[in-house]
Amino acid sequence: MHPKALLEATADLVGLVLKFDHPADQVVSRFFREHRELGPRERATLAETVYTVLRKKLLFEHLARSGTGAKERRMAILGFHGQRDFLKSALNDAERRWLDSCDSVQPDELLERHKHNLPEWLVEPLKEQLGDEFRALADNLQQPAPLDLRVNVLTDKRADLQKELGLAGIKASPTPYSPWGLRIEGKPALTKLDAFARGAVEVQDEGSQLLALLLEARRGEMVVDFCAGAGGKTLAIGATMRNTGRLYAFDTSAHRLDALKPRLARSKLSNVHPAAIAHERDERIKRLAGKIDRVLVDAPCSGLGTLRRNPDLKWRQSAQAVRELTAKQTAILQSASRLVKSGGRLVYATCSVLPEENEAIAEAFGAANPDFEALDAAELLSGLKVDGAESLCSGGEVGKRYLRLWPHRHATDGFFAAIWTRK
Ligand SMILES: C[S@@+](CC[C@H](N)C(=O)[O-])C[C@H]1O[C@@H](n2cnc3c(N)ncnc32)[C@H](O)[C@@H]1O
Repeated sequence: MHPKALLEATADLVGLVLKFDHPADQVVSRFFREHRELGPRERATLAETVYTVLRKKLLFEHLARSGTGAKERRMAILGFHGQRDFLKSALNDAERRWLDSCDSVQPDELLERHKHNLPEWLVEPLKEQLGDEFRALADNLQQPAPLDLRVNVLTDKRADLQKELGLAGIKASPTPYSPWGLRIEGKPALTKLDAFARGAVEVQDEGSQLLALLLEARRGEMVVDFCAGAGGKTLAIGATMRNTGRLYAFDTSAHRLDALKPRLARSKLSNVHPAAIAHERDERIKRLAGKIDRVLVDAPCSGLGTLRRNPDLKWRQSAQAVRELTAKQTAILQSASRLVKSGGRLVYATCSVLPEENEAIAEAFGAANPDFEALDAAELLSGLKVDGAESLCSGGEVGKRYLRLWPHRHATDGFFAAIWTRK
């Protein structure tokens, strides 16, 4: 494709994504469906550019003020993913001069907001938790996330998969914390691999794997994944149960559960029972009350721990939306807890980095439910032989009660988990 045409297509897509009507990944997929003429390399350029624009939106808006032409074109030029010479061949003289002047801006000429590229309402709660480390987090959130795979322990061993991927020219190394994870170098086309087609691997962030690990679901148990969605954690849990017992995958979205079905077929699991529920107080929940060994509540949340993958969320979420979510999280956790039998385990998890969606929900639940005893995440993870378990945890009386993963510290998405046992 001619550089000028590629830049125009990129600017069109940037304009669509910056409307924030829909999640960026949906807008990008739809654009690709409607532009079949775009080849894989062009698609990669478009997608990477859009994500860079979303990650550095405040900086680019600041720099774009001095340029001319449509704003989305200026943003696309600033974020363009590709050779500088290629980009410049698509620009007019004025744009080339403007881009050179943008390139010469020094970091000390920028305001803090142009460096952290976060909305103000999010800056305070992060600084409160991290102090000087805030900058490291903000920088990290402007980078793409690594690509992690989870090996299906029902069918395969991690070391074998590492070798198999190596033979296919893919460099993979064991993840530092999850016993099931492989971190991949680069962005190879994984869906074409036999290992993917036969269900030996699934794409899953290492942090997400640790949440499933914390449930410690065992052979023959009755387990509920309360907010199963497309089943990322369901598949990991089903494998730890060695395809025995009964694993219910509940979600209010039948559409998301539908996406679990092809993954289930690949995984060789037959112990998973997906079921759409109307709401968290559904009849089905009442029927199973007090009968379940382990319940995971992977609650709907702001997703602010996943900004490396979903940078549009920082512009689409708001303090008000987070407040509304916390009411939902409280209600779902309370209702799901009724399923847990005496001696059973409850895990509440989010991919948020905000205390109001995490510690605040867990502490309120603990205070209102004295029949649930909190367990230390660090102790559990040490028992599961996770290296550096304490470094992954914080909070509670001794500072290791909750799993608290941070992208800049642990190279995972931001995750939280609280664990209880029912007395
Ligand atoms: C964080 S996502 C789950 C991701 C999934 N566990 C995974 O690992 O891929 C939260 C899910 O909660 C579901 N949800 C929202 N409200 C719910 C409710 N009241 N009861 C059960 N699930 C709910 C959403 O449809 C969404 O799929």
